[in-house]
Amino acid sequence: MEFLDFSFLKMTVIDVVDILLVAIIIYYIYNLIRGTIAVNIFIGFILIYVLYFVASKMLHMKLLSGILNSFVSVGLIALIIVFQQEFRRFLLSIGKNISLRNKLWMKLVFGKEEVEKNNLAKIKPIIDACKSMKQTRTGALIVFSKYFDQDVFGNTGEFVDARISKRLIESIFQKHSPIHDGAVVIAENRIKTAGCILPLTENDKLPPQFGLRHRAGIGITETSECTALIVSEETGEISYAQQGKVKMNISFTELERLLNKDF
Ligand SMILES: Nc1ncnc2c1ncn2[C@@H]1O[C@H](COP(=O)(O)OP(=O)(O)OP(=O)(O)O)[C@@H](O)[C@H]1O
Repeated sequence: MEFLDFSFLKMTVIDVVDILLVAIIIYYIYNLIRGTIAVNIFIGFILIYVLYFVASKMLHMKLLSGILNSFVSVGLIALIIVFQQEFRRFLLSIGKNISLRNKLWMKLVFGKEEVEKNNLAKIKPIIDACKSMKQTRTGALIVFSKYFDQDVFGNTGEFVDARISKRLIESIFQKHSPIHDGAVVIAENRIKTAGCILPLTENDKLPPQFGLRHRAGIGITETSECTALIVSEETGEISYAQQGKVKMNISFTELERLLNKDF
């Protein structure tokens, strides 16, 4: 009687490549959802899949593998539903890599200096506004997105659609402005909305001094392909969030470098 069947361990080069590719995909997905609650669901699903693999391929346990099989086969649809936002980010990040290549082409065609000069003209009013808001301890939250996604940003706040200017940014965030609460969204090189309510991050490992403004700035970068700049009302410190991670207390030189890269 055969107890254990290790025939599946005979591997070809294709099998090794197959395993490597799956490992890369799992690593990439894990990186994408690290620090969010989704990581527990992902680990749970991987464990059930490993159990199913052992029960059906090694131990040939018909009943258990039958039950696990029905779970694994609907699992993919369940995963797509549970990880809606992460799938969205995954697809967006593929698109972003393609548009990054466009940026490189632009640098090759128009020259690096010309492209950077144009970029600096776009970024300067934002940096100047941040310098002034840091001094006056004016709290601000600015989101940078390549495209204006109506579903994400269009349902709350006021539609502005204005040229980016230092004075406009300062006016929006000054304490007596009716739209100073919430975020300004800059997309397609325009100030699109102000007073926008964003999803808050569920990350429980953030510094305790991070309140709602920081949580909203980090939260939006977890679910959408965008970056966020936060000026703290309490300390005047500038933070920069990207893909759910935050750089705290950055200098204006660093801010310029980050905006030049991402905006
Ligand atoms: N969901 C949200 N989306 C966008 N902005 C929000 C959201 N929730 C709160 N805010 C903004 O954050 C402000 C409150 O900031 P809070 O003091 O809680 O944050 P903080 O991270 O401690 O920042 P600060 O250092 O500026 O105090 C609100 O007045 C509002 O403008």
